[in-house]
Amino acid sequence: MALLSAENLQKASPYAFLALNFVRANWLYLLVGFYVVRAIRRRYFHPLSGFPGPFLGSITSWYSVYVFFSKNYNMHLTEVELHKKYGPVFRLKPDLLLCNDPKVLPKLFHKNADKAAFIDIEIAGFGDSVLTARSSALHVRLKKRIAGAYSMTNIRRMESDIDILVLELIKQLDTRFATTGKACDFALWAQYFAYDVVADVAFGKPLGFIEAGSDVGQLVENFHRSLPAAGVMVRAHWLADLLVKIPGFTYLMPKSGDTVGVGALMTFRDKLIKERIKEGNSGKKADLLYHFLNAKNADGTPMTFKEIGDECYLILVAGSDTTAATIRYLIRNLIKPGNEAMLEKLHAELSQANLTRPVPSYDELVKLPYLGAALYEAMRLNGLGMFIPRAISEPGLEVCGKFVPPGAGHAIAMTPWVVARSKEVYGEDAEVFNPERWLGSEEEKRNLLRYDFGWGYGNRTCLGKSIAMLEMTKVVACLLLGFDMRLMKEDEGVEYPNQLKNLSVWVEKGMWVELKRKEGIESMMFGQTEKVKA
Ligand code: HEM
Repeated sequence: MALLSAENLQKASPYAFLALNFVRANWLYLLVGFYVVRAIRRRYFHPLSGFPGPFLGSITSWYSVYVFFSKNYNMHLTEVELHKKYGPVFRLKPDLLLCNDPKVLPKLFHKNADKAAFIDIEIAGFGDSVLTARSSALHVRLKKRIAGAYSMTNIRRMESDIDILVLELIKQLDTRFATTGKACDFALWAQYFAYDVVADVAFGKPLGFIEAGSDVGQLVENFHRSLPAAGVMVRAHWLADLLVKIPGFTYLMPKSGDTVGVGALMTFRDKLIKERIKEGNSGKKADLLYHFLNAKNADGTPMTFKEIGDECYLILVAGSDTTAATIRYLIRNLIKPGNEAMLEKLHAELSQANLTRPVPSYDELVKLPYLGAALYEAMRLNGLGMFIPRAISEPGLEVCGKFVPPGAGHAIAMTPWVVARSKEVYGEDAEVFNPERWLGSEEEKRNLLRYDFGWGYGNRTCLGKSIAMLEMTKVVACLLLGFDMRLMKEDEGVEYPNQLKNLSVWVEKGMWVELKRKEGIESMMFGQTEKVKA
């Protein structure tokens, strides 16, 4: 068929010809006009237009991208400033409200709350998992088949494997730092530990980070490098949706088989899953992969290779940096000048408890009130510095005295790090690390837990909580039993300065610590796991 020339078009349809010419001559004005009209509609005629907020936030999603990068990747600090200016609930994006009032948690994170479009970006290269599934109904289905794997009963079966990694960490810190007097970047070692534990619990094999004292294969570095791009895509979801539709673009997306970027993590994951399928599951320890390979859907069908891969990938990214950051935060606050009394209380509690050595059992440690309180406090103050928005379902929601109608596409988000600083719930010292607040009456503790957001809220709270609590409790107790730790200052000739970034997970390096051996550390030096009472 011959192409329609301008002359033919003019003859066939004079109006279409005129319209085409008009567009050609005025495309720039039309484009600007489109954006102006859209901005006016979003600003003044959107269901969320009654809420305050920065002007740019009300007209474009790029404003939330700006917030993500602000203060050199410390978006949580900008959010706090915005709350000070606009109140407990404000419009961060045309279709997104950000709220810091803990009282809203039970209402927003109700049983049937769906997630809004956010972390379910196809461009990240993984599909529906318990974390990314948007609909609550789908989440229930996905969770049912794997929840048993995460139960405390199952995780306890892996306690002695975690003990081995705790001992390996103590041994490495002792030989590399305590006996040489070199400064230790504890931020990195907490990361090596958390990644090794999560890989061991998931696949039955640690990554070997602690033993090597490095990020072997730069798996973590690669993952962290991908986070700024992911931060943009989740906030400009439309862009992620658009890019995947461009023919050939999928070639650039991370995928198993890659040797760089997040894809390298997927390659590593698939290698381990394939190895397990080849070796067979029987006789293996009850790691998460073991359970995923045995898991069944409601109709009796097993999980597909892709579904298992998606759940395993999620574990690697959700269970490592989160735990490392909490361990760092807790140790930092315990050894910080000014907090000596806290450390003394904890030392006294540990030394009077007649604990099993070399690694005390979890049963023994959970009975120690001050250790438990310190962990709760670290979880409170160092929760995620990012949000995962929830959609507004029927019949809508009242938030801080204003009605949010149910609706297509708009959502409310709450950031755990920001919510935890509520003076209304935690008092005037909400921002201060104070384990004592968890040691009040049962009722006081219940009140604090009512708005506890560190593990998420409602039906979709963290499935890895038992794993994280077990490893964090053990490693913190053993570090305190094994070493005197001192936070070093930057003018003490450390190799590089401290750097803490909120890339959706906390990424830190340069937490310089001086380690000195403590009496009794010898029992932890041989990597033995038989329990001997001290
Ligand atoms: C201190 C460490 C951790 C923190 C602070 C943390 C925090 C969270 C939070 C806030 C959520 C809820 C996200 C949402 O609203 O959808 C979540 C979900 C989840 N986390 Fe964790 N997490 C930690 C450790 C772990 C570990 C060790 C694992 C696995 C080994 C894990 C696996 C998961 C999974 C599978 C979900 C999705 C649960 C669901 O939607 O049913 N997390 N986590």
